[in-house]
Amino acid sequence: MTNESQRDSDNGSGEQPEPRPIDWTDPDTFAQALDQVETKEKGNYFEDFSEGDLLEHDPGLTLTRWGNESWMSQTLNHDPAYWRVDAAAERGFDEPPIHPDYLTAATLGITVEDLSEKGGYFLGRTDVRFPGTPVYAGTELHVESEVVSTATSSSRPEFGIVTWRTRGTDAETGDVLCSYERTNMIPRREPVATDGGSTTAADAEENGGDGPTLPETFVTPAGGYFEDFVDALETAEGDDENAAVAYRHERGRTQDDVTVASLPLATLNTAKQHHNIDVMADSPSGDIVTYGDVTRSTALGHARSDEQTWREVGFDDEQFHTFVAAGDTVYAFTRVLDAEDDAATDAAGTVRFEHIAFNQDDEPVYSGTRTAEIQKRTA
Ligand SMILES: C/C(=C\C(=O)SCCNC(=O)CCNC(=O)[C@H](O)C(C)(C)COP(=O)(O)OP(=O)(O)OC[C@H]1O[C@@H](n2cnc3c(N)ncnc32)[C@H](O)[C@@H]1OP(=O)(O)O)C(=O)O
Repeated sequence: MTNESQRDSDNGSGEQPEPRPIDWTDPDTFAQALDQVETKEKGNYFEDFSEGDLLEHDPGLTLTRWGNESWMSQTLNHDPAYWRVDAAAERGFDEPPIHPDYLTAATLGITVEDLSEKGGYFLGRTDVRFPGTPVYAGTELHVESEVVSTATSSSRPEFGIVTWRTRGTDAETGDVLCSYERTNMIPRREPVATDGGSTTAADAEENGGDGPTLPETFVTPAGGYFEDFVDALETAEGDDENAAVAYRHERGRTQDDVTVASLPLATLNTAKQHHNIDVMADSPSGDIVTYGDVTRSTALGHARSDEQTWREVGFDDEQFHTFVAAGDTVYAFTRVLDAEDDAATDAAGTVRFEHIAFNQDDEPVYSGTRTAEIQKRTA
């Protein structure tokens, strides 16, 4: 007769039982496995960048009408030359071209995996130029970046600051289509000792003490043509230099899943800041944030809706001051800096603007200068 314990251990056959298979999906077992395995990491830490390094960014991206239209519609950019064949022809284009904003965002998006996927924040960009425009749908972008400088952040020991020069070229012809210099805060593998970035009394004095006073008068251009900007600047200058040409735009765009996560992913921007809420909960922003280029394009879209843009020439001194997250609304403010009748076409003049994007609490989130050719009323 077989007893109970014998039956349990060998099933009465005398052989050892098969070991119980591991249930990898048991929560405790799986948590233990996650703890013990190595993570195949993506992206680079601050220590991985050295001045002069050249990085060629895979996989490249073919600029499509869909990508352009998604970007431009969601950021409220409705310049008819980028939407309608007849309006494009009037501007001298063969067909509605790829907009410089989408070209810039796509050129940057492709670089993220190599440059900033580790979780750095986009701080600023300058010298954004488009030597090869117009660019048409179907063009394949090839993008490469060179490390211009690396620096310690005195205020944030867990980050360093890296600046790259990036060039997006036509993969077929090698023509440079978009180039710029960009600076990000990039996580360090190992934090370093810093001075904490404390502000001294001398710094405060240098920053203006009580702060500068605003002009007494703000002049708003009567319309959106080149002559309207010239007239407004003349009116402000006639006012004993105590006036500025500055105004706000009415439209706002509340950030949602499309602007925060979908638009950056459509440019192959893999920054976790835009699509991984889990990781971002433990970061300076505490949440996923809008891609800087979405914030900027949205503010520029608001500004362009109040002007007759002919052509974008370039952007400088762009800075991202604070985070924009889902639920925040992006508004825009414009200051007109100068206007010159020196555009590449008689149909337009050149205007230099400062644009400030701000949120529902009136906090600046982006600022930058923009040079654009603006259509003449008399053309
Ligand atoms: C693309 C892409 C990612 C994105 O699009 S992320 C979304 C866009 N960017 C943001 O939302 C960042 C907005 N900025 C902030 O919220 C704050 O600047 C931030 C990152 C929290 C840091 O704030 P802090 O108050 O701690 O410090 P500062 O703003 O003074 O800056 C930290 C250090 O960086 C230096 N710095 C700032 N701007 C520039 C610049 N344009 N060029 C060079 N250096 C800059 C600043 O001087 C500070 O240096 P310290 O030595 O004093 O630490 C993607 O993945 O690429």
